[in-house]
Amino acid sequence: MANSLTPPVALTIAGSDSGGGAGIQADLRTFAFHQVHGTSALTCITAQNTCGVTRVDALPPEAVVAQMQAVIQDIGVQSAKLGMLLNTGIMTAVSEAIAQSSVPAWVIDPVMVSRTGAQLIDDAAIATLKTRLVPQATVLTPNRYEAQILGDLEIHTLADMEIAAQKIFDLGPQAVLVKGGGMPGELRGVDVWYDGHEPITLTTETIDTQDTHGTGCTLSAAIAANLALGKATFTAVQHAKNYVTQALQYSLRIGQGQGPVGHFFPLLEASEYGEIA
Ligand SMILES: Nc1ncnc2c1ncn2[C@@H]1O[C@H](COP(=O)(O)OP(=O)(O)OP(=O)(O)O)[C@@H](O)[C@H]1O
Ligand SMILES: Cc1ncc(COP(=O)(O)O)c(N)n1
Repeated sequence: MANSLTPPVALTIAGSDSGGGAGIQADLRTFAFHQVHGTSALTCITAQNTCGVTRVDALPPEAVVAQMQAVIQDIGVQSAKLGMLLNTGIMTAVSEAIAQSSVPAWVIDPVMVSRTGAQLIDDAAIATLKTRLVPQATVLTPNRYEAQILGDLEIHTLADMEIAAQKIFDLGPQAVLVKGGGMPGELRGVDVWYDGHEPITLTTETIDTQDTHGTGCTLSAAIAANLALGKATFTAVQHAKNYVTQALQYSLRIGQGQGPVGHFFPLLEASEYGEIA
């Protein structure tokens, strides 16, 4: 007799990172860590490693929507996250599919540029992202660079992050989390939450590591996972921030560039890679 389980289900709509650090690969590992069944709709395939992105191939918008519908109609999805959507065609198709779906929570990571500096979105698509997708977000999670574009301001200080969060909130999402990973010094571990009330600062210690590839993907996937588990939105964000902080503490020193965070950090802590090598 099988021990059948019916876990919560989350969906990631994002790109593939061949290096396994960001995108779909980071999202599915994050869902698995949270014991949420992970499903996916692939938007594009990047040839990527810890040093950079060498090629991007988009899927047809209809293929992205077909993946979404296959999962949503049969399996059912409690929460979804959007990562790298790349171009206007995919964004428009996904936006229409979101409007027609009954999925209750959409975490949108407005991915525009990678840690290594590669542009991950067409110029024309920035306008589509701003006008069509941003207003559909339950939680929008821009990093410093993305918040500067969406909020149309320069961000240098915590006060700037708060102003950006409020300006982006006016574009229509239910809540905004401006992430501090791209800020200088101690602000790297500081994020600003705004949902129409007073801005709230979420602070963790700054982890001193070069291996931060995939932090944003991991954070948004962890928010989606916690929403699928039934947590309230701000609580889901708090749990997700703690998770990404611990994953950063156990980041992986692989490749010549910026390695990924350690998604299964408690297991890594227990293992002894040093002795195996
Ligand atoms: N060095 C660090 N120490 C502590 N927290 C960090 C550090 N770097 C990033 N974070 C946290 O990681 C989360 C992701 O933020 P970040 O600004 O890095 O996103 P991002 O640029 O979209 O990530 P990526 O594009 O690398 O996936 C935030 O909660 C941020 O505070
Ligand atoms: C497929 C894909 N999605 C998202 C990112 C952003 O992550 P990062 O800024 O850590 O490179 C990426 N590099 N690749």
